[in-house]
Amino acid sequence: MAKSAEVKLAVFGRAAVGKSAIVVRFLTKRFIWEYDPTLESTYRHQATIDDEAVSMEILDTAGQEDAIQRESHMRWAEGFVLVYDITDRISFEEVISLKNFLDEIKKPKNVTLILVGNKADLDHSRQVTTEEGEKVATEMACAFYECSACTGEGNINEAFYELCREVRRRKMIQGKTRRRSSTTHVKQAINKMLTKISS
Ligand SMILES: Nc1nc2c(ncn2[C@@H]2O[C@H](COP(=O)(O)OP(=O)(O)OP(=O)(O)O)[C@@H](O)[C@H]2O)c(=O)[nH]1
Repeated sequence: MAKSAEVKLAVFGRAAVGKSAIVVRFLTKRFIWEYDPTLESTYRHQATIDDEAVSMEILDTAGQEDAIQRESHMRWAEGFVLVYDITDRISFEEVISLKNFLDEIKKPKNVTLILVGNKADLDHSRQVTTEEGEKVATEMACAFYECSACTGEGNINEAFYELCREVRRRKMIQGKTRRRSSTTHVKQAINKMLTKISS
């Protein structure tokens, strides 16, 4: 197995959309009705994804955080889970604002995210259609999942794993580009020196 890679993820969304419930479901495979969010907000988790050990740090943000906290959390993370509640249209509108804010804080090319519509078990109270979720995810160029932290429907595990894969892919590409550009700089410096010596 390849050596362990670290991926920093943050979960964002309006208050009460089920951010903590999703993280807890992912980590424990269980639903905890009234999870006390004051207990912890950052979790460490090890998983094997595509035969590779991946160590995740997951930040469960508070829906009520102020702009300064939100900005520092956005700067810290490499991958984002944007969550809305399918029974709460305002929470859906909020993920669009969150994505715009993310693009301001980080360059869009550094924004790797997934969109998650939670509380799919409450279909009778649905305010956001699956098609609307899919459309916004296409506009954000990200994967879309509808799930229920409560019943476990939808693939929360796969959602987190896919986000990790995307973050790793992006880091690998950026690492290669950085290496290539530093090689180019060295070559340019050597050429300059040689030109100076020969003139
Ligand atoms: N029916 C249903 N209820 C859910 C689901 N996920 C979370 N809840 C409930 O929604 C409420 C809010 O869940 P939290 O996980 O605390 O939401 P949060 O987004 O972390 O909230 P903040 O920490 O306040 O931002 C709780 O009462 C949960 O039990 C779900 O998939 N289905």
